[in-house]
Amino acid sequence: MNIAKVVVDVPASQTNRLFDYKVPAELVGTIRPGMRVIVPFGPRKIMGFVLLLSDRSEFDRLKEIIDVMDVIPVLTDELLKLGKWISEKTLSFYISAYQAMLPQVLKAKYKKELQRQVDGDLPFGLEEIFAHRDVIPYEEFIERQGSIKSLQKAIQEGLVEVTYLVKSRETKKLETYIDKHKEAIEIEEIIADLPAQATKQKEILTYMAEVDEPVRQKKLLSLLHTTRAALKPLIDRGILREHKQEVYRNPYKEENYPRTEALTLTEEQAAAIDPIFDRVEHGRHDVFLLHGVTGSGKTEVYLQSIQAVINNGQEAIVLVPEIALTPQMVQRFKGRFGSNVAVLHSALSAGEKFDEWRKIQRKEVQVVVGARSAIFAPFENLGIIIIDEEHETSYKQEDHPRYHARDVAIFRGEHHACPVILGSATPMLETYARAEKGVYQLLTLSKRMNEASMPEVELVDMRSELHAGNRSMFSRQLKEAIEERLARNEQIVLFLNRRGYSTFVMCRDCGHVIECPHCDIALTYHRKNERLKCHYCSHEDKMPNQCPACESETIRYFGTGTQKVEESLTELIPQARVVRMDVDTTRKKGSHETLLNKFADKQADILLGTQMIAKGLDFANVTLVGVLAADSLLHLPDFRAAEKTFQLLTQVSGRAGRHTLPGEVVIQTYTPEHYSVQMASKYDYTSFYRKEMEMRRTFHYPPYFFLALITVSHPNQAKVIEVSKKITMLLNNQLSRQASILGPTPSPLTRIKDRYRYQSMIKYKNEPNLSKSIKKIMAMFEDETKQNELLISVDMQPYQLM
Ligand SMILES: Nc1ncnc2c1ncn2[C@@H]1O[C@H](COP(=O)(O)OP(=O)(O)OP(=O)(O)O)[C@@H](O)[C@H]1O
Ligand SMILES: [Zn+2]
Ligand SMILES: [Zn+2]
Repeated sequence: MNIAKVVVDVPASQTNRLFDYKVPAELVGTIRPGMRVIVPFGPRKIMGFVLLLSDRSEFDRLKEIIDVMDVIPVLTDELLKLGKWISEKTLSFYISAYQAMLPQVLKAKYKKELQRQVDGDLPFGLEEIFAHRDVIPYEEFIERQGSIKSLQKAIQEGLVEVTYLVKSRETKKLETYIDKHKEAIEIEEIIADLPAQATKQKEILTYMAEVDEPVRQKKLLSLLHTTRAALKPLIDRGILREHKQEVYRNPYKEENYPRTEALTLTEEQAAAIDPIFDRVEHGRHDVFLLHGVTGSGKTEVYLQSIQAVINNGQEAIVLVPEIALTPQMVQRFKGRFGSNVAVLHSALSAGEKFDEWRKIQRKEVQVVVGARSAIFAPFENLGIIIIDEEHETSYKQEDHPRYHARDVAIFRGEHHACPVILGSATPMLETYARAEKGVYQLLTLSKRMNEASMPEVELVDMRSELHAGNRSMFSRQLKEAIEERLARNEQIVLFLNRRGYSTFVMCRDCGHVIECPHCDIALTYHRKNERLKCHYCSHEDKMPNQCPACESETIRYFGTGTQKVEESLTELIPQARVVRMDVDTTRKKGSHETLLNKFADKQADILLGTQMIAKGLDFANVTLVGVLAADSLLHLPDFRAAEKTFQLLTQVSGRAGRHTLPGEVVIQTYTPEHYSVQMASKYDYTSFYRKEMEMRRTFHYPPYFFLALITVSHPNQAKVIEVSKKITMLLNNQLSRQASILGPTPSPLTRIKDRYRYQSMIKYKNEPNLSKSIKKIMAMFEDETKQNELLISVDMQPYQLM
């Protein structure tokens, strides 16, 4: 087995295959599939993943692997298979799929260096840059504006050589530990001999004489209230010794999570968990949809299912949407399973993520709770996979590889013969349809804990508020309801949908809206530094004093940001204490937690926020939920707009009255008659499902049809149109008559970063050759996409239609 088949770190279609390399004699037996290796590739050295070992190759002159980067494989056999499957399903490169499965720090870092090949001075001003060093980074040469011509000459003459380095970014955190270097008895003699005034040294030695294990220096010093100065002489004299030892960067200190015990399940919970227990016990794969209203105790079902898996000696993956991975959520898992849990969260530093990942790789934990990419946790004995809030679109990666975590979960569930649980109060239409057809098993929790009823919802028509002369963003009903709660010392959650409600700047005279000069979108006003920013590119501008179109001075910012809501709220109800939670107030690490704690400790009456407060929160004292503008999502150019609105309204409403106090919800809207607003206000998922299914059937959308979205972009609009048309024509020739292609039309966001964007949407029922056809078409444009600025992107399961 001295031939390795390697996927190399060059994401391009010509290199999207296996390359054969010879395993050098000294590495035979060391190199295994799933390891990262360094291989020569053209003039460079690059990283690659070993997929297979073999005895033979079709080629006879093979290059040798230069080095191996791992001691144990970073990808298991299962993950190697999975990566292949993902790249085929999503039409992405193998290398992108494998890299998506690993922590960022395991991506290779490339460095180019210049190496002196002669003893004497270098000519042509090169020596000035080298400054008598043997090796310098190539960037330094560029930074100091060295002459490329003279460098080329020096290389030709053999004076300098270019070398490429491949490095891993991984770092390990080391801490100093102190240990005895002499027997305890000897140390006691030394203590007796120490002069009387060396009290600190005596204390240190007395302490060390009594412990059996090395002690962390930091801990030792703080325990004895002393400094390194007292310790150092003892090390110098050889009585104690120090060494560096690897420690995990642990962002979640176990002692902060009080332990919880399993609750006695309600009848409904018990009925739902039984079939799960059965699959765990018999090692059988099945996909369950756990459809449970908000506050019905889905999390407890997850926790007890996981306990059964742990008892079975197996492992569990729990996915939570990024935005719902709140301290409260982590608390629930750490509280039940303590240090047996790894948490993968985007707010962790790259190093912390790597450490959590290694706990999984080394089988030091049996449970991982994390956002989308945690689905790739390198467990080898999976007993269950749980996806909470399965309807969330953040489970779809919007970048290569465009995979959906649900598909990956089912792949892994089949491989490990274990159950997959999809949980939600508002399942995605596609998921519920599969449960209806019996592809998934439906489990239902129809009641809240303690039979508490769902909070009463009141719809307020904002148009009539306006007619009644109320121009504020708070209706009279909502204002009154807030004041009532304040008087009773109860708490309030106010929700503002961020999307579509950023603050834009408009001229009151002529209606001119200030847009980004590079993108097709209004700039957002940031009050803090009086600047306008683009959310797509990084364009920034000062807030103008005059309208650029008509020079009128009545230019103002419009729309409703959370900041503005907070201001008018304190104006309207000055006694209210408000905690605002949005991207701006939660940027700092730990601020999320601080704000929520403040609310939990009742140091505030109102929690005002965006999407990030819509789910997962469980506060007993919250009795009122207000939704400021229900329809902001409704008018997005997206066939899922009604579904997303229904889901969001249901989730937000679910934050009220979760415990003993009854809850109330006030939803402000400009379209109270819309079916998704109507049915959300009655918590009527089934009617919504039926109605929405009808719409989808009529308009040929999922789950009746599959979609694929092709987006073409280029700085030149004519070019984009030409290419889009050609692609559409080529596709039309290859698809069956059942399929249809919409477009090409300008994308809803027609220009981003100075690039025009057009899209074609394919709707189809059964096109076994679709992937192949698209690949073929992409290949036809390959030269142009490489040389030119043409970009063609394909999404085989689009969720973002912008
Ligand atoms: N069997 C039980 N006995 C007593 N209390 C329970 C039980 N199961 C769950 N609870 C409590 O009920 C509350 C709501 O449960 P949980 O948060 O798990 O609901 P959920 O279905 O996950 O809700 P959501 O979808 O809104 O997040 C929690 O405070 C939880 O501790
Ligand atoms: Zn104007
Ligand atoms: Zn822009």
